[in-house]
Amino acid sequence: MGDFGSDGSSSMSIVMYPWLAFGHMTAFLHLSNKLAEKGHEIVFLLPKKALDQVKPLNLYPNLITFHTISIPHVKGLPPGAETNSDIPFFLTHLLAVAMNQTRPEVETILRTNKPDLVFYDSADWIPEIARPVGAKTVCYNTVSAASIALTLVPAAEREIIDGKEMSAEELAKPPLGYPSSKVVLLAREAKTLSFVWRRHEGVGSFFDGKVTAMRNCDAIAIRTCRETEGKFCDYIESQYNRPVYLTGPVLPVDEPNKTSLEPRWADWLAKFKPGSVVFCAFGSQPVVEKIDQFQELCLGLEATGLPFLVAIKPPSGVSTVEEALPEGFQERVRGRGVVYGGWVQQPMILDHPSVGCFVSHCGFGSMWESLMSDCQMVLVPQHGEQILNARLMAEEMEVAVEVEREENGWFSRRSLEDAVKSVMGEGSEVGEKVRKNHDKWRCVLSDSGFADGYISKFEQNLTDLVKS
Ligand SMILES: O=c1ccn([C@@H]2O[C@H](COP(=O)(O)OP(=O)(O)O[C@H]3OC[C@@H](O)[C@H](O)[C@H]3O)[C@@H](O)[C@H]2O)c(=O)[nH]1
Ligand SMILES: [O-]c1cc(O)cc2[o+]c(-c3ccc(O)cc3)c(O[C@@H]3O[C@H](CO)[C@@H](O)[C@H](O)[C@H]3O)cc12
Repeated sequence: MGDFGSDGSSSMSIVMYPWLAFGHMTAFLHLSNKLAEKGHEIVFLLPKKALDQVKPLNLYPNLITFHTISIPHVKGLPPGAETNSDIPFFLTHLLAVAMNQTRPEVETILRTNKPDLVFYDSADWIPEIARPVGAKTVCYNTVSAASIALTLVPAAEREIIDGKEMSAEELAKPPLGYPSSKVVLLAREAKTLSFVWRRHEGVGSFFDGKVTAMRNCDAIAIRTCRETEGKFCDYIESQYNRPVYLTGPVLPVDEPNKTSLEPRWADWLAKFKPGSVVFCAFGSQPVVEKIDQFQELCLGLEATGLPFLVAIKPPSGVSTVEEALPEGFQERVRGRGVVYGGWVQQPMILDHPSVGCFVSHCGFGSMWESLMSDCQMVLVPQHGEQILNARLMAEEMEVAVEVEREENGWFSRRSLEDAVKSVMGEGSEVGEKVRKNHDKWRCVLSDSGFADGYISKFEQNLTDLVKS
């Protein structure tokens, strides 16, 4: 590589400051590992509380240094809240206020480190403090290009009248030129998008923040690939008139000395036949907020008759998953079903030979992990972005089955049972179709040169950007 680093060296010095959500921090760290593998140095900013969980993912401790940031208390947030896991979804804007208040600390770090590049996604003020120290900025998006294209481009701007909430139909309307008729939302689903344009004191709207973040950076990066989302990436590029770099899926590779699956899950899973267990996980945030939906989920899995392991946060109003379980549930499923409220090693569980089906909320990280696994996939998306990821998987790629919902947007135990049986049942036509399509995509995505090709091209893009 050329001679371009601020200190004349050929390795780049990079600071990363992701949104205070585990889905984002882990995605930024996986990318840091790829860049460290190529010899670049990374200072990774994160809240103190996240350190223990994120640290084990660091494969290059000599090149990736964690720097903890103090997240101030903001009125309205629970005491000690530092990440999205500590708060319900509707308080997210207050976490954004807290993140904004870390600006002086981050500014000092940039002045001291003088990096070549700063990566961020949410903190839209990064370009203002990075430019004076000579750093180039990359707005790295860890969500699907489709979800950005549908709501977070200049053409998706909405006129908000007197703070009035928009109707579901208005919310569902794709922006002019949006490139898909399949990856869209029904009116009732679009209600979950109302947070995008809602204004909050001190931070404006989510839309304003994201559009500012993408308008002011030197380059936009997205954790996706052309094969799955090319048309959405082109649309984003045309909307922002900024280069869009793709990193590919950036999944952690199997390291020879990686930690193994916790014995309690390894031992439990080993009791079942290959491919027979249903694993269900809903990401790092509490997503199933209503206790009744939480119970339908448990009852639906019970009704499949298959062994199952659920990793999920408790719904609103209770502090443990045990309190939310349906009456008599634990006794009925003892020996074949577990609902666990803590953190599990999801990629390793998906890799376990006994696991044959993944019931997922379709967060973008989980979507990539499930595509790379050989599990059958059932999708139970909860929010706008996850619903769009689910459409991409079920309608465009046809690799998964999305659970059917009633008019009020709820799913029933029956629809979950049906969806799982449709992919797990022997001789099921739908099951065969999605398995075949999934196999094809897994072959493409896991080809040895595929991910590496994306990362090499991405590194070249960054090199050119720093030199420019
Ligand atoms: O118990 C757990 C839960 C989650 N995880 C990991 O945490 C990550 C969760 O990320 P997901 O993107 O799937 O889901 P989250 O809901 O946490 O993320 C959220 O922010 C990032 C966006 O890309 C997601 O679409 C959004 O839902 C996955 O890599 C998953 O393997 C665990 O390893 N164990
Ligand atoms: O729900 C969403 C619907 C949609 O069309 C787009 C997004 O985009 C993002 C996003 C996040 C980060 C980026 O760099 C770009 C876009 C969404 O992010 C999620 O937002 C939640 C609310 O703020 C937050 O809690 C969660 O951690 C984010 O992953 C959501 C949508």
